[in-house]
Amino acid sequence: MHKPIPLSDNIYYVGVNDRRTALFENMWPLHRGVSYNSYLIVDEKITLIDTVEVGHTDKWLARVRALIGTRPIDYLVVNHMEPDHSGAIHLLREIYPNLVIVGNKKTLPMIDGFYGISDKLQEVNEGESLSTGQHRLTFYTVPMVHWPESMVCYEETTGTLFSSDAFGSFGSLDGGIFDDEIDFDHFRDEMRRYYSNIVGKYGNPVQKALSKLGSLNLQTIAPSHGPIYRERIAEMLAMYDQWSRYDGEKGVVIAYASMYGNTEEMAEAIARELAVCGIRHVRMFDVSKTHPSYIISDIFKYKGLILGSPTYSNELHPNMEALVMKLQHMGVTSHVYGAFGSFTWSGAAAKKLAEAGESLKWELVAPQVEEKQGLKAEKYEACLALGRAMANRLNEIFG
Ligand SMILES: Cc1cc2nc3c(=O)[nH]c(=O)nc-3n(C[C@H](O)[C@H](O)[C@H](O)COP(=O)(O)O)c2cc1C
Repeated sequence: MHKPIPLSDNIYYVGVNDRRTALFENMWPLHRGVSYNSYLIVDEKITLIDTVEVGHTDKWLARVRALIGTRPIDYLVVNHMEPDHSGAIHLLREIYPNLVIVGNKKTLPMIDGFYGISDKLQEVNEGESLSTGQHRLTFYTVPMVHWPESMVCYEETTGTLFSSDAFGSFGSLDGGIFDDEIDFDHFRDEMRRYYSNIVGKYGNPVQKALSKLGSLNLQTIAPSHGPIYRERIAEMLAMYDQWSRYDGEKGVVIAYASMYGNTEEMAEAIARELAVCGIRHVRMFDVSKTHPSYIISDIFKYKGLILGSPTYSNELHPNMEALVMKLQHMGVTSHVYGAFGSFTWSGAAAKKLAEAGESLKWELVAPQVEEKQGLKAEKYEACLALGRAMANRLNEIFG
């Protein structure tokens, strides 16, 4: 019943869409769903590359069986052990008892640890190959893109890189599977939100992976989530290079917390002055309204960042504190920065925000601005000066 979706001769897409789960990793909103990609090589040896989230096993296996009928699966390659890809391993082994599971030396103990499977495991080392008949898979470890055991494999006769979480995206595949079948602009933001929040902490490992894989003749990139790329490969590599160097574009994210509007008034003044000074990309977020994953995604996109918070029990507003801690944990670098805040009896927030930027070695463009109670002329002018200083610095950098 399922019409095959070939990547090339005898290599098929057998992934599934999930439009029901609200939160990926029980944390990241999936307003446009997600796909769990899996691939099948129908050769002398039948080989699956990754499974899917366990709740989707039935529809996934239906796609597999439509291609191979009652033939058994010989190999399962496990590129990544996160349960959205490994979740159906134990069921697959029950259905195909002679299945050989292929992974690297860090993967195999995890398979035992998660699923109690310790037999018919085949270890592959860096650069080793596995022949399936007409096709040959070569394995490359990419530690911390996104877990320590993360691995990719490259099928050399077709130039296909099964890239695991690398180059993945949120968003279900709504008919179109390949980049030339979709409106890619619809995916670009979700791809960056996926990268920045899921892999963004690991800029250095991503750089190492890019230099390792850069010499391969890449015809197709087949990730574990989102579209498969065959037209936009150079663009994908360039985007990953830029993001993993935390190298933002000309533009400013203003993220603020505000309970009663005083801090927000300061944000409005800063934003207006940025626009007056020629900054066309200004993205404002109320951190109590917008999930941090969207804010972090835009922080990866733009070079300028301005954070504002009221003082709350001598600390930052809790939602701003959560965002700042996340940025610190991720070690997001290379931003030009400003800070502001509001208080009533004893201010602390603006100074804490300035210190947070310092801890991440962000370049402070102007002293932090902090107002006591309602915004008045002097601090209003200081907000404009902060906006101007940010715009001037970005104009210097980008022209
Ligand atoms: C729960 C709570 C805790 C606060 N804690 C402090 C504080 O520790 N120090 C202070 O000076 N002001 C404190 N304030 C006052 C706010 O910082 C101040 O009113 C500020 O202008 C609020 O900014 P907003 O209008 O953007 O919410 C607190 C206010 C609330 C509601």
